[in-house]
Formats: sequence, C-alpha cells, structure tokens
Amino acid sequence: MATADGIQVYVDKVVQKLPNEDEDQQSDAVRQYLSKKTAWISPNEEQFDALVKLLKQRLDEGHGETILEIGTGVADGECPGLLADEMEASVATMKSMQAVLDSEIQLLREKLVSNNTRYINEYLIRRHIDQEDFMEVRVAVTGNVDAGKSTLLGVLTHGLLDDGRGIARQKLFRHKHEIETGRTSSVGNDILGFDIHGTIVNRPDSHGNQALDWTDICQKAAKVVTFIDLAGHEKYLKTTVFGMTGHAPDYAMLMVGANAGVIGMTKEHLGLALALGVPVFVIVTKIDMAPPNVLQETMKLLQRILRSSGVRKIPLLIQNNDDVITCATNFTSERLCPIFQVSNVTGENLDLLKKFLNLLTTRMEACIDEPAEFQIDDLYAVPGVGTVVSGTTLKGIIKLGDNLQLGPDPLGQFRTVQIRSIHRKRMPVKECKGGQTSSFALRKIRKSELRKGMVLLSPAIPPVAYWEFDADLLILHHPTTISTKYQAMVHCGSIRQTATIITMSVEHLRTGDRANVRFRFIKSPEYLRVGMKLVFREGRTKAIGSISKLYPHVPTPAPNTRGKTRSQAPAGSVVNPITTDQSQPSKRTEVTDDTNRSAYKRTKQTTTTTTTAAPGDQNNNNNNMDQVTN
Ligand SMILES: Nc1nc2c(ncn2[C@@H]2O[C@H](COP(=O)(O)OP(=O)(O)OP(=O)(O)O)[C@@H](O)[C@H]2O)c(=O)[nH]1
Repeated sequence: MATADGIQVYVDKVVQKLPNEDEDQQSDAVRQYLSKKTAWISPNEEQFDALVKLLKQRLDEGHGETILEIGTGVADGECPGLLADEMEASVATMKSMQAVLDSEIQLLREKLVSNNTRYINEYLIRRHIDQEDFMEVRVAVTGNVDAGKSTLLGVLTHGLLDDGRGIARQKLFRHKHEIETGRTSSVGNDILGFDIHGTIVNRPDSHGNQALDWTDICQKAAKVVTFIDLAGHEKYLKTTVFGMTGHAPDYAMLMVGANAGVIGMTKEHLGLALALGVPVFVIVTKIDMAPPNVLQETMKLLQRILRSSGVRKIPLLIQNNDDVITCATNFTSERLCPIFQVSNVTGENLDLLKKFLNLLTTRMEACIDEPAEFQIDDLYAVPGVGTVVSGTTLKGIIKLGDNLQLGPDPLGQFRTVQIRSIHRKRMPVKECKGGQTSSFALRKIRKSELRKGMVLLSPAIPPVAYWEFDADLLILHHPTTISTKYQAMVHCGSIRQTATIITMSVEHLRTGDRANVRFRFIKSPEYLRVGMKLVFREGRTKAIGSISKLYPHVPTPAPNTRGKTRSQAPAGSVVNPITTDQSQPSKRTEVTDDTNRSAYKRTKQTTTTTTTAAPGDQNNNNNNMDQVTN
C-alpha cells in the first residue's frame, strides 16, 4: 500500500538516482516536500516535476499501473487526512498529470478519518497501453475435484452464471481446431481481460460461438489475467506440479467447495504453492447450496489450516470493497490470504472477486535491460507454421527476427535459432518482455529436436548446461529414510526430469529433515540458475528446496590425440552419466551467483555455442568455465 513509508521508499529511490551535489541538495528539499501529506495540493513547478517523476517511476515498477494513497504522509502536527477542498486540489494536480503520464486515474477507495472531517483516498493510476500490448498476471487455479474450478472460470470468462449442473464449464470446451493447430496447452488456459477502467472486455466471438476471441480481448485489454487451470485429481498431480513450477504463476487461487470442505488434494495444492513461494487466495464455492453450519465448519477448518505453524498465513474474509483494496494492495507480501465466499449459481460476491483480479499485478520483474532468457513449457508442430514453442520470458526483451541460443540438447549443446513470429495469447506481436508468456515460431528446427525445460537465451548469456547441482532440501514427507542413490522427479521451472541423489550433507534423510544434497540428472543436462526453487517428488515422497551450487562440465579443447587408441572417446564427447561411476562425482568448477556473473561478462565476446560435457568426464575440470567462455 502507498503509505507514508511507501512514498518515502520511492523518494529514496528517486533521490539515489540524482547524480551531482546540486541535485543532491535539491533532492533533500524534494524529499521533504514529497513526504508531506499536503504534497499534492499546490506544488510549484519543480515540485510538480518531482511528483511526475515519482509517479512515472512507480508506473514503470508496476508494469504500467500503481495505487496512490493521498492524505497520508508527514502531517506537521496536523491530524491525518486532507480536508475536502485539499483533497479536491490534490486530485486536480494528479489529473493534470494524466496527459504527461499517458494514464487514467480512478478513485478506488475514500476513507473518512479524524472524526470524519478529513479524507485519505486511494487512486488507481493505469497507463494507456499500445493495442498490441497488455499487462499480464498469471493465476494458477488449484483445488480438489469438483470444487468448481472449471465452473468459476466459465462464469468469469464468459460472463454468465452456472445452473449447478455444469453448464458454465461447458463454455470452456476447447475446440477441436485449437487442439489440431496445437494452440491449446496441455495445461488449460483461460483469459480474462480488463480495460483501463477495470471493465471486463471478454465477449463471445462475433460468430456467436462459445469460444472467446482472444485477439479481440488482448487488443481491448490493459490487463489480461491468465488462469492456468490445473487438474484437481490426484492422478494428475505431476501435471499440477508442472503447472505450478513451469508456468510461473504470480498467484495461486485455491478452490474449496463449501459443502465438501478441505478434502483430497486441497492441502497438497496449498503446500505446493507455499513451497514455491506463490501467494495464495482461497475461493470457497457453492455457498448457495451449503447449509450455514456446514459453511461455518469449512471456514473454521480452513482458517485453522491457514493459521497453522506450517502455513503461517493471515486469513482475511473478503466482504466488501474495502477488504478487496486492502488485500489487493498488500497481497504480494505472501502472508495475507484473502478468502472469497462465492456462488457460481447466484453470482454472490463474484463482483468482489473480479475487482480483486483487476487489481492484481505480476510479481515478476521485467528486467528489460538484461539479456533475454525464455523457458519453454510446451511444444507444437503447427501445420503451415512449423515448430512453435510456448513459455515465459524470464527477463529481457525478445524481438521478431532475433537469433537466440536454443538448448540444451541431450549432449548439453545449444544451437542458434531465429524467431519467425511471436504470439501473445494468440495475438501476433513484435516483441515480448520479461514476465510475459508467449509462443514463438522457430526457423529450421523440428519439434522432435525439442523438449520442455529447454531455454532460449540471448547470445550474451553463456550457454551452459548442468548435469549436477547442489540444493538445500527440506523433506516434507517420506515414509522411510532417503539415502544416496535415491531417485525421484525434479521439477524446477519447466524442467521435469528424474535425478539421483549422489551425495548428502547427512547420512540419511527423514520427514522434516533438512540437508544439502547433490543431484545428478539421469537423462540430459539442463540449463539451471543458482536460487531456482525445486520440488523433488516420487509417489508420496515430497521435498522442496532451492539450488545452491552448479557444477558445469564442458569439453576440453581439442586434445593432443597422438597415441590415443581408437576406443578412446574423442574430445568433447559425452559420457552417459548412468554408465559412469555415480558414486564418484568428478572434480568440477563450482558455480555460485558470483561466478555466474563473471562468466556472463566474459561470454559477451563469445561467438560459439558450445556447452557441456557429461558428468564423469574426468578430463573436464577446473578450467571448464574458461573453455566455455573463450
Ligand atoms: N450449486 C452450485 N454448484 C456449483 C457451483 N460451482 C460449481 N458447481 C457445480 O459443481 C460441479 C463441479 O464443478 P466443476 O467446475 O466441474 O469442478 P472442478 O473443480 O473443475 O472439477 P475438476 O475439473 O474435475 O477438477 C458442476 O456440476 C457445477 O455445476 C456453485 O457455486 N454452486
């Protein structure tokens, strides 16, 4: 929320950027001025410029929108809040900035304070966005079977109510042609567009079909909420985990049927979101059919779970507009857990949910000044188009015609590919930025050469793949003990591959234990980064962690082959990790955040896309990084 402290933080940031002493002195005055609750009433020219700068920065940081609180700040001995005429003058100042900032201002909430004599108001400021562009928020939809996930998505995206017998979810029917053209992800996607004023822009397509015209929605929308519809059934848990890790959701929407309560996979899905640090909000559905005592029981249990020591959330039942704004503006903190009680049949409280969705912002930073990195979460062969990959741009900007490094392949190598076309939510665009999902048609590559978990990297990033990595692991559940050589599926970003534990900082691991563990992928090397979160699971075994170290193997330069027998492996050849001695990890360069950075600097001059060698390749030791980067 834009409290006085919040404003102070932004002021500090603005000030840090001012380069010379004069400006520093000026910044002190600016800093003091901007921190006052009266700052917006009648600024002089210099103060006005400082306010514009402040808002511009906040709009940039908020991917095109920000919520501004007026009436808070240093009160100089006065009561908090502004008198009605002061508020009017402040709003006039803000409105006079609309043109400069190319934005719209909308009152979100008016609060009367100081014995109802003064106001503290909150305004949503949203930038006008090019027709081809829109803000993006991804929401993973989780919850047990029958909780009403698909129904709610049908109701929200098609603007109708359900009949209690499944009519709304039929609207989400994915057309055969979509499947044939490869445009429908294995994880269901639905979109809800909001225009600059927060009005929903979803309309059935012009032919009266049930399908929505995504391009039309994206063109009209300032913000598009993408729902990643994840399966509720236990047998699809692998896909659900993949949806949560690989599709980079900003938030998780956990659905609970009021009648059925917290059952089945509900806790599992909540645990997954917590493990991955994804903020959760809960939707209790079917309140039209739950007797009051049953609803009360469900709420009690839900709140108890959310408050429990393992979860440590602060549940907040959303009952009015005020609650929506309080929650939406504080939500990214992860502690707060808004709970909505809705009926898809009567429509009760759906307006509150829509307002909340309109105010959510992406948690991902665009990092547009950094080299581009894109993680692939799905692949298609589209007739007439060719190979298409979809996924999330993690940072930087990717433009039409760009040449990027695609990999790693099973040998850990990358190859250069060109971006032929870009779609965002099926809309053709010229570029996509960090935090946005998109699909790219690629030149001269077959689908069979690709797999989920591969990445597209800017030529400025060292194309290194890793067989082995260390992770700090917490065992959430395991029936017995885990020792070295234990294998399970690692989910990390859009990577999904079985890995073996090759060493551990303790002898055995049981439920609740923590350890530093070295893993080795069993099939192919992957592109990883220190700090990535991972889920390690097999059946009922579950562990979570984050990557702490990487062990690159790279081929040595062409060695002196004189005297080598034919049976010896050629330079740079890859030894299958499974066939090598798995208990003896080879000597390697350890990569931490710092070494990654220096490797990046050195690689700026790189023209090749050579990458890794395999684990167990004992020739590849300490000078590995140099060989990649020089
Ligand atoms: N009365 C009432 N029925 C609802 C409500 N929401 C959903 N339903 C009904 O509940 C049933 C199950 O809803 P779904 O949307 O299919 O549930 P789901 O969570 O998507 O289930 P899976 O896709 O199998 O995981 C359908 O028959 C819906 O019509 C509601 O708010 N009130």
